[in-house]
Amino acid sequence: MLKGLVYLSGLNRNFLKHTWEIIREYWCSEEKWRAWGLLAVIVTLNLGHVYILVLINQWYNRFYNALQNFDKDEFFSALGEFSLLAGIFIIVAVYELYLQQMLEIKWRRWMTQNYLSSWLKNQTYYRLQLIDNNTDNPDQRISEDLRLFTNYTLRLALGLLKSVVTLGSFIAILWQLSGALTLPFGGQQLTIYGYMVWVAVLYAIIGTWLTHKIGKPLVKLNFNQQRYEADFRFSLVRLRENCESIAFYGGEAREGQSFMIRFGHVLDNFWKIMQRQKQLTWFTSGYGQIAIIFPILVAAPRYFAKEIQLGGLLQTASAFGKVQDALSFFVDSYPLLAEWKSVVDRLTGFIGNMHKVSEPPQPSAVMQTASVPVLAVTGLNINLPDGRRILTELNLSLTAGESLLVAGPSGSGKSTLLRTLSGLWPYAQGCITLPENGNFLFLPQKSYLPLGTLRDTLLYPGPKRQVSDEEITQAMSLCKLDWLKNHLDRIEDWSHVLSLGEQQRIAFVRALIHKPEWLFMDEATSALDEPTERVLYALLREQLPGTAMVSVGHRNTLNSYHQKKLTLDGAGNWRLLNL
Ligand SMILES: Nc1ncnc2c1ncn2[C@@H]1O[C@H](COP(=O)(O)OP(=O)(O)OP(=O)(O)O)[C@@H](O)[C@H]1O
Repeated sequence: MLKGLVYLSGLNRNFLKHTWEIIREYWCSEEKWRAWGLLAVIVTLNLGHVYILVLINQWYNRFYNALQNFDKDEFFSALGEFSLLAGIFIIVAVYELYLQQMLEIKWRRWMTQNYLSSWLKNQTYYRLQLIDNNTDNPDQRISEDLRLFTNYTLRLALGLLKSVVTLGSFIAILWQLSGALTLPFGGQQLTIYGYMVWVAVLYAIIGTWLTHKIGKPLVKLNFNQQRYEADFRFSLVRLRENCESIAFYGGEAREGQSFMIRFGHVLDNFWKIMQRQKQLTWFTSGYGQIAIIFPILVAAPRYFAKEIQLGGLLQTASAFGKVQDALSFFVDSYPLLAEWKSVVDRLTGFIGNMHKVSEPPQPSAVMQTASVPVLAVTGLNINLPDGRRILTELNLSLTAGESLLVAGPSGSGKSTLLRTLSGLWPYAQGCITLPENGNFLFLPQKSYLPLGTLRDTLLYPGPKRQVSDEEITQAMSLCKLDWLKNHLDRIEDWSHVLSLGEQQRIAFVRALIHKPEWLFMDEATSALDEPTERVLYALLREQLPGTAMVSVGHRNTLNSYHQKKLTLDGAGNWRLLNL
């Protein structure tokens, strides 16, 4: 225990507070009774486990004394007792692990659902990468760290419980068995009661202290290792996602270099972990080996003094081993504790960042709704994250069926204006009024095409109403995608199969199916030829006459499909004209 306390003093209060906050969520949730019930069963099995160990320890005395006394009947009777104890022990051990894993997976499932919903809520996944670059790899936090957290927490907590109970039980046994040791000290006789207990405690404290000293750097190293591994994996995924562009550029050498730099970080850090782990293993394995013989050596004087029999010696050695095992809990689980701390630190950082970005920076644009079908912007200022102003005091309004073209040089803030209107961009002040219960659709320049069937892709993110295949294929024909009409059930990575222009036409199919009242398009026809662009805009006007449209685009040909034009200059100035 002392070892544990020495170690825990190194973990500051803030850390324990954060850990408790993460743990509390589940254990105070709607699933709490089931969780506590399962935990109670596991704890009972844990205690039963220790109790059987105590019985086996007593059995040692009986069995080895029978051997020493050549008592055959007692020998066979002890064997029978052992079979019974071993049988119960096996059942307890199996269910202890099985139920612990059951609790672990239930806890992980709950946490994963919870974290996923926080990550997806209020576009946190988007804002995290926008506002906070320190949140590396949220995917790893959710998939890997939650698994490790639940696993390590249960292993450490239940291990601690078992160690404490084992310690209490076997200290009592060891105290009874070890008797008093009398040593000559300064011409007098010094009597130490329960000396084996003191030796075991001392042995374990020295072990813990040294392990703590040697193993401390592993916390940081393990933390970095996870990060470097994830960075490396992420760079490989990026190549897969952008394989065509990279192949066109012939960027293999550059990509190879970048992979090797990232993998170099993995390697360097792993070497450091290996070195440190080696030092730790030198110590812990030596410590473990000495522990086998050490208690027999310590108890030997009493055996040779004929104060105890062979059974007593082996029972003592076994009890010493158990006390030492329990005290060595932190020695053995030091790497686990170190990794657990890294996991908690990463999760705490992730939760903190999610919390930070869920609140938009102050002051920010006020989004409000109106019962009339009008989109109104008053006094809207838009900034970049570094504070640079890209749009000053914008005022405009748009009613149902109207259309607005947003133009301006590249980088002048056209897309950022659309992001602000959709509530994605937090660095804005002013007032944006949107129609209440308005049916909005935003079409980005590069449409997102999820993995799955073509039908799923066309209906993404999911139909708000029942859509028949006939309606889908009709919209496809209108958007000149006839050749795909027979492939609605085909599963593909469509973003790699379809050309950019086809992907943009897919977005128009979505618009025709969703029939939005408010349609925002960010260079949604940039990859199309002008005649096709004309056909698609004419189609929108014909099929969706009541829909208000805001388009971002560079081409002058777009003028004729819109009634108003907003031109931005990137320095904050703007001009609104009727076309
Ligand atoms: N996540 C971001 N973090 C920092 N700056 C950003 C971010 N997104 C955009 N910007 C900056 O905001 C400015 C406006 O970008 P925006 O994409 O709105 O321009 P745009 O007018 O749509 O350009 P283009 O015509 O080239 O698409 C640019 O200077 C860009 O670098």
